[in-house]
Amino acid sequence: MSVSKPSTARAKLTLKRPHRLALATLPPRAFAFCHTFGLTVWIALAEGSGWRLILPGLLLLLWPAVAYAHAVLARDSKRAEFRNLYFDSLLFGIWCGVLDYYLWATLFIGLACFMNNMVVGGLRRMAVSFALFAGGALGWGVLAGFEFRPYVSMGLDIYQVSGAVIYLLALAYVMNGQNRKIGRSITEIQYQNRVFHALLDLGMVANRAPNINSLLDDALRHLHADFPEYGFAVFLQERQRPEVTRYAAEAGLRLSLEDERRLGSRLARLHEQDGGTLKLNERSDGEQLYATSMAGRLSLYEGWLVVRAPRLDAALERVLTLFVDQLAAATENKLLHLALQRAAERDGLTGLYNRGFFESALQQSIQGKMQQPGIDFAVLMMDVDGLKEINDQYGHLVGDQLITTVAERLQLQCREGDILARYGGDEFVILFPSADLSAPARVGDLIRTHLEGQHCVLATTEGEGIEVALRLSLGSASSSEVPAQAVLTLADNRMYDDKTQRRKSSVLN
Ligand SMILES: Nc1nc2c(ncn2[C@@H]2O[C@H](COP(=O)(O)OP(=O)(O)OP(=O)(O)O)[C@@H](O)[C@H]2O)c(=O)[nH]1
Repeated sequence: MSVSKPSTARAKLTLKRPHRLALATLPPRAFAFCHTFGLTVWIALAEGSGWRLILPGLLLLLWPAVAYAHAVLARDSKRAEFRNLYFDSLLFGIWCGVLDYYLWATLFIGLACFMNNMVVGGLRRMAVSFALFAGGALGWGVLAGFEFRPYVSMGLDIYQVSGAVIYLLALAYVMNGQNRKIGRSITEIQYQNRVFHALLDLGMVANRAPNINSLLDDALRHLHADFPEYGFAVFLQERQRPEVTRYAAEAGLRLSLEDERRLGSRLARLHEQDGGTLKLNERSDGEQLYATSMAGRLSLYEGWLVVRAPRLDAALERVLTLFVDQLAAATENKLLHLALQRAAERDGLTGLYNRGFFESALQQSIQGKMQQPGIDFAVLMMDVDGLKEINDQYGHLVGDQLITTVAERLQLQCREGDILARYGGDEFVILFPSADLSAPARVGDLIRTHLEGQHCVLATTEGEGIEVALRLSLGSASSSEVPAQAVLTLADNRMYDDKTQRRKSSVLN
């Protein structure tokens, strides 16, 4: 499909919309000049000056159109309109001179000029307007000779005063329209500010959250705080199995667990739909639920942002799209960050912390002990006995199973705060960051009671199950016994001694 460009001639003819000031002043200006033309005709007829006065008066009728065209064509429409207002003062000043300074006209027209300039530019502009008006009026007198006729007739006075009243009312009407527009603009700006604030909040929350659950919880809490008139929920469902909701959070929706489950399965059925916002259902409180899809924005999940609102207008739809973009980007970044963090900190086979993570945690404990000598730390080292034999006899895959089985069972004996790591091949270590030797002694006892000699079944590559008894050598040390830097070496030596002892006793048995 080809798209034709508008010709240059047509483009030139396209007029831009003038500044709102020019639009607002057009009707009162047209009225004022028409009224003054009427006044001119009245005086011409009353005085018998005929076309001598009326013909130049016709020019007055042209000015509002010329002023409007000036504002439309000018590069800076607002400045052009400001100049028009000055020109109004000059023109009216001259015309009051032409009309021999008829009192009511000079007074009302002058006041209208000063007022208009005062409204748009304050005292300074009013002073300039006054100077132009007076200059025009006096200049005409100097050029054409001063003739004063402050009163014409009662009829003309009534005409002039009525015109002034209509003009003032028209002006008030225009100002009311402008005020309403300003009010609407302020409301819109406040709404945009809230959107901007909410987007900033989402970015900040995303940086701070330690995991996806708290990211979604905090993000929705902030959204609800910024937009208390709406309720929010978010659902992340597995792409391949959308019926599985992996993460869900809500703020201001007051969903029961059952509601959440029902909403989750409703969304799972919608996941084929392309982006955009869908109406879900009406709530008992007369409000409605809408769901905006995160379609294509997450690599592993289908995501939905659900909002409770009285109705969906264009502004809300735009805002929801922005929130969905920001939330999806934050979630995707956090998932990526957590995956990278996990890869850097964890051992690939067992999922425990790796040696690098353990060593940096140990360094922190060593420094902590140096700064606060009263706080100790302890280490328990463990080595699986007989792994080489299993490897040699059944292969490395079976050896791997032994390692993962030991890792799982060790994990069960640890408390929150204990750092269990795979230190090397068949070696494990637990760091107790704020404990003395009693902690490794306690865990050592648990291992001797619950692991030592326990049987586990490992599957060979041929599909057979072999039964293996778990055996571990242990060695522990604490910073209450030796300088902090020597704790790990002491624990290692003790583990080696334990291994030697166990070998000896197994030979004797
Ligand atoms: N299956 C498997 N074996 C490993 C892994 N890492 C190290 N090993 C093996 O573990 C064994 C460790 O050697 P040793 O410390 O002598 O093993 P052991 O037979 O338990 O001997 P003791 O510790 O002295 O009782 C070696 O055979 C390594 O090849 C691993 O990730 N998987």
